[in-house]
Amino acid sequence: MKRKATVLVAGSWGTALAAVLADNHYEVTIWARNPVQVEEINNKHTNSKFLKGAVLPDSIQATTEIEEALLDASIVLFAAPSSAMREVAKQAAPFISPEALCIHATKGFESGSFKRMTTVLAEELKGDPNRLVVLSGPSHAEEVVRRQPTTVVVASLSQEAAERAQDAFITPYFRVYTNMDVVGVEVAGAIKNIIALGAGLTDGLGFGDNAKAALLTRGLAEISRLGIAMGANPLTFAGLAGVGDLVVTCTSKHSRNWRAGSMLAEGLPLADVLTQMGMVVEGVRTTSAAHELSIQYEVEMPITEQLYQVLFENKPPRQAVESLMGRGRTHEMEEDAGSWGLHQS
Ligand SMILES: NC(=O)C1=CN([C@@H]2O[C@H](COP(=O)(O)OP(=O)(O)OC[C@H]3O[C@@H](n4cnc5c(N)ncnc54)[C@H](O)[C@@H]3O)[C@@H](O)[C@H]2O)C=CC1
Ligand SMILES: O=C(CO)COP(=O)(O)O
Repeated sequence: MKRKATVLVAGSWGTALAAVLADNHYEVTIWARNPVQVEEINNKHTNSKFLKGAVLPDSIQATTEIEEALLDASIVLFAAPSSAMREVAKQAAPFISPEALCIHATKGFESGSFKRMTTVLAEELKGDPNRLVVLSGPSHAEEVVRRQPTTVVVASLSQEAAERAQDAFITPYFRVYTNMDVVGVEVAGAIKNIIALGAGLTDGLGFGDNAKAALLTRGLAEISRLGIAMGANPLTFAGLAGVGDLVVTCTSKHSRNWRAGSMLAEGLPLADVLTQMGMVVEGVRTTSAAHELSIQYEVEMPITEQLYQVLFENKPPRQAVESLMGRGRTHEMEEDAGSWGLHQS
C-alpha cells in the first residue's frame, strides 16, 4: 500500500500527529469540516486556532471531503474528541480500506454507553478488529509540534498492528513503545483527565505541592482500581499511559483540563469555563462516565465522586477537598489490595 496517512479532524492533537507522520515521510491528508481551517492549512501551513505559532510541514494537505481524504490511506488516525468519535467513524467507514491500520489518539469514553474508543471503532468500522490501535501517553500537542522529545505508547490486541503503528510514528523526537493492554491504556488516558481537573482545582484554591502529590498518588490508585476491574494489566498504570500521562497533565501549563480546574476554583461556572476554553476538556464528560463506571464495577473512586459533585451538583471546591481529607481512616493499601489480587483467601 502507499505510504499515505489520513488524519480525521484538525484539532490540536490531530494536527500535531499529522506533522509527526509527515516528518516520517508519509503523504498526509487532514480531514476537517471547517473550510477556513482547510484553506489555512493548505496555504499558510498553520492551524492557528488550535496550535498557535506552530508551522506545519509544507507537504501536509487538508480537505473538507472525507472520501477524498481517505483515498489510498494505509494509516487512518482518528483524533476527534470522544463526543464525536462515533459520528466521525460512521462518516469515514465506507471509505476506509480493509487493509488500513486504524489508530485512535482520543482520551475519553462515549457518553451514555460509557464505551471505550476502540469498542466504538470496532462497532463502526468493517474489517478485522485486530487492526485497531490506541496511541496514548504524556504528549501535549504544543510540544510535539515543536519536535520536543516525547514518548508515547501504542496498544493493540495484535502485536503486529502495534508494531506497524510504532513504525509509522517513531521519529528521533517521538519515541513509541508498544503494549498489548488496550483496556489499561484507554482507561488510564481517560481517567487522568479527571485527576488533572482536580489538580487545577487544588492549585487554584492556593493549596501546595503536598496536596498535588496526594492527588496524583491517590488518583493513580483510583485509576488503577477501575482499570483492573475492567480487565487491565496493573503494570500499565506504572507506565507512560498511566503515571506518565498523569504527571504531565496535572503539572503542565498546556493542559486544558488543569486550566479548566483552576478556573472552577476561581468560582467561574462550568458553562463559562468551557466557553472560555474553546477547546475540548475531556475530563468533564469523563467524570460523568467514570462516576457511572465506578457504580457498575463496584469500585471506590473518591476523587472522581468529589469532582462529580463539584461539576454537576454545585459543590464548592473547598468543601470537596474537605470531604476527601475527612474520609474514614484507612490503611494505604487496604482499598486496593483486592483489585491487585493481593487479598489472602
Ligand atoms: N491536545 C493534546 O495535546 C492532546 C489531546 N488528546 C486527545 O485528543 C482528542 C482531541 O483533542 P484535541 O485535538 O486536543 O481537541 P481540540 O479541541 O484541539 O480540537 C477538536 C477538533 O475536533 C473537531 N470536531 C469536533 N467535533 C467534530 C465532528 N463532529 N466532526 C468533525 N470534527 C469535529 C473540532 O472542529 C476541532 O477541530 C481528545 O480526546 C484529547 O483528550 C490526547 C493527547 C494530547
Ligand atoms: O492528554 C494530554 C497530554 O498527554 C492533553 O491533556 P489536556 O487535554 O488536559 O490538554
